[in-house]
Amino acid sequence: MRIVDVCEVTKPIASPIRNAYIDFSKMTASLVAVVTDVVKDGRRVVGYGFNSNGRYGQGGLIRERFKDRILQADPNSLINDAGTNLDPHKIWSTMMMNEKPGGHGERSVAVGTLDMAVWDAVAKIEDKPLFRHLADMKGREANPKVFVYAAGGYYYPGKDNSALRKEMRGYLDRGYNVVKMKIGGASIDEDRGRIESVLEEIGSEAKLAVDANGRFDLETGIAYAKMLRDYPLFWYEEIGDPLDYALQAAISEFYDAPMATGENLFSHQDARNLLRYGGMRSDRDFLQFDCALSYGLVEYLRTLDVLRQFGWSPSRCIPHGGHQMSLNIAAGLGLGGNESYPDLFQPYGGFPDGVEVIDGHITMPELPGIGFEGKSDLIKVMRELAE
Ligand SMILES: O=C([O-])CC(=O)C(=O)O
Ligand SMILES: [Mg+2]
Repeated sequence: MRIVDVCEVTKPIASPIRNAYIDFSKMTASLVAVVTDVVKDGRRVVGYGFNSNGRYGQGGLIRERFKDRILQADPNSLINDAGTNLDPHKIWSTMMMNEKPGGHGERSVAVGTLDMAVWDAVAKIEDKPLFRHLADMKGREANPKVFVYAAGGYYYPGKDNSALRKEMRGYLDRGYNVVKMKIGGASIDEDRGRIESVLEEIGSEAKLAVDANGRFDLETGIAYAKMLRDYPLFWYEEIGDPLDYALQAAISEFYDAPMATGENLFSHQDARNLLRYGGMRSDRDFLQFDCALSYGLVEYLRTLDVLRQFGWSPSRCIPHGGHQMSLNIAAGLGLGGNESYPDLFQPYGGFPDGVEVIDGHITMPELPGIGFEGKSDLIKVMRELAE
């Protein structure tokens, strides 16, 4: 059993939206395929992966460093002891050979993207949905029903509050009961008006989360905390610079209700520092580490170990990114749910065809691997890369 090829193509996922920090007018993502020599049901097993939105495609790093490390390794060093499957942990160590610690930059995105494809291949070789494989691996019961919330509410040229309300109404109509909008890209008074109009629209049918995308300094973060305290929000997200743990801790003195952060922390060491120094509260706050940006599931398993050491339940994790990989981790390892972007980042985000959101939850279909084969627009572009 061996990996015979690793392919990458960088695809546009551009849109005219803007958060408080970046616009998405030039956003791209890497799509990768890990091609094996295993044949199942007359078809070669190919694992697929892609990186989450918000960081750009990683074609340079994948093609110049990580691909060759996998292809040049002794194939026997990449499989499990029984010789029955690829070993994601060994492949991860091979990719990370001769990489210094710390300063994660964006190599974590490149490795996370390839790691997704490796796990897809592993679960296909096992002939199981990845979430079932993960639950079996950890000796736990999978729960195919996963909480999902609708992320959107971006700043968009010409978008007024009535368009924002209409967008949120659309999410409710599609079965969501938690929605998220951006803040921090307008004045605090304007943002208050946007929040009030969304709350008026959703009433008691749903809850609202707000996301500042790391825009605020301490003073602004506190000013917003005081404003947001007037409303019953689901969470206040990514207030300041992702690595400014003291800022995060200081805000907790001004904001009792739930906060969320972590989408821009890319390693278990950074996650540990957040729990050590960020003043996050394990009874109410949420952690949003996204494996597709942060060295993949092999690293995410280490992050979950760190959480356990610090007394956090995996159910406090609701990852960023809206991809099926995190849906599988949620269903298999007991995370609290997953983000979704109903109208954005297609065909990469979202659910397999026919999966509906009912009362804010989806039910995972029983598809081998991550489940990409069940999403027709996505598997089409994947098979164009390799099959
Ligand atoms: O706008 C973005 O970069 C995405 C984001 O923060 C989120 O989904 O939480
Ligand atoms: Mg965010």
